[in-house]
Amino acid sequence: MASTNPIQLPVIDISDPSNAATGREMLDAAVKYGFFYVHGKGSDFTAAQVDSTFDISKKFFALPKEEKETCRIRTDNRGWSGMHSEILDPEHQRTGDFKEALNFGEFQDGKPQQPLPTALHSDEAEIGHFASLCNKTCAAVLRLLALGLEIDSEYFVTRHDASRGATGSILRFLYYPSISSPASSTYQHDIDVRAGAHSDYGTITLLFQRPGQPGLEILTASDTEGNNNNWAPVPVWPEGATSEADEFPPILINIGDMLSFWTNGLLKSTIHRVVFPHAERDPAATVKSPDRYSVVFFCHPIDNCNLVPPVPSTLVAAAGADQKSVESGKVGFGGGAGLLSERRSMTAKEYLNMRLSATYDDREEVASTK
Ligand SMILES: O=C(O)CCC(=O)C(=O)O
Ligand SMILES: [Fe+2]
Repeated sequence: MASTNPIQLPVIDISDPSNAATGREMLDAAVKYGFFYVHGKGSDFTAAQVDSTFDISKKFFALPKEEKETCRIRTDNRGWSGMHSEILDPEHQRTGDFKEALNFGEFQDGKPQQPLPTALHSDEAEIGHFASLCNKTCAAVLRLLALGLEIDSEYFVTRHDASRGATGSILRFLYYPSISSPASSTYQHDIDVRAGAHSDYGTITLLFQRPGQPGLEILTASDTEGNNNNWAPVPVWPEGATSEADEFPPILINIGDMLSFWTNGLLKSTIHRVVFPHAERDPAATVKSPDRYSVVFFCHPIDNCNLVPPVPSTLVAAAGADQKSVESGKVGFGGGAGLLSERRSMTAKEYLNMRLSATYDDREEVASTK
């Protein structure tokens, strides 16, 4: 499971979402890597907002298990999942992921539409505001990608507009205990991972990370078959992004399966995972290994958005005409991956349900709210 050198991904300034050159730069990164960063400055977030959201997340995961149990994850994909309850790569993993997660569905008028522990009640408006800023940043990214694809700049944004219908978008807090935590005591490097290899299900994903808490790796283009031997670490702070202008690590953005599917595979939904970095695995290491916290926003179109026919771009049509990408048309990787060729129509909601049902083993049944 050799890790290669850290990957150098572009860091893009999205302060002008109508800049065609930025759109082309973003599209190139989405086609080549499926991943890129955006500068914190020029996004909709301040460092204080990001810090405060991580503080709330930390507070939640430190709660006693009984309190977290009050919001255990349900079939609507909202709530808390404990250690090992999600298996992102069921074909290869022995144990579930070494992580805990808390998923928030859409907020309505600043209110969550799901149970939350009392300890978080005073933070609800702030979490809801953070989710709304995530939506705003996603809109800027989706406009730029549309510009890169030379289509109407609002094409994606209208299809993600939550005022037109429910979406499967999720804000997620993640907690990966450090290697020295009792929660990680059964961890074995050659068979276990903090989060199994997977691609994301939605259109785009925003990832907020903390300085000094690395662990994300992506499968590089030379090995897209799922073999665990070409994993490139993705630095929290990429080279050249540590200027004063960047008060918090840039937001890492990746393309999800729905957007890859919708663009005939032109935009790459790249497989990634989370590991304990090599430096933290050495039992003789003197540096104390940190817990890892991340905050993720999975952006989804409205539920009834049909992902067929593909996005009306000549670049996408050209990708569709490329027999190679059509024949190898697997949608995603890991649990619930499906074949493109089997589908004549697929809504965003159908696609999401197909993936989720394969990755959890203990979600509680709940009547759908949508
Ligand atoms: O925590 C991370 O760095 C990545 C998490 C992730 O890939 C996911 O939840 O889909
Ligand atoms: Fe992911």
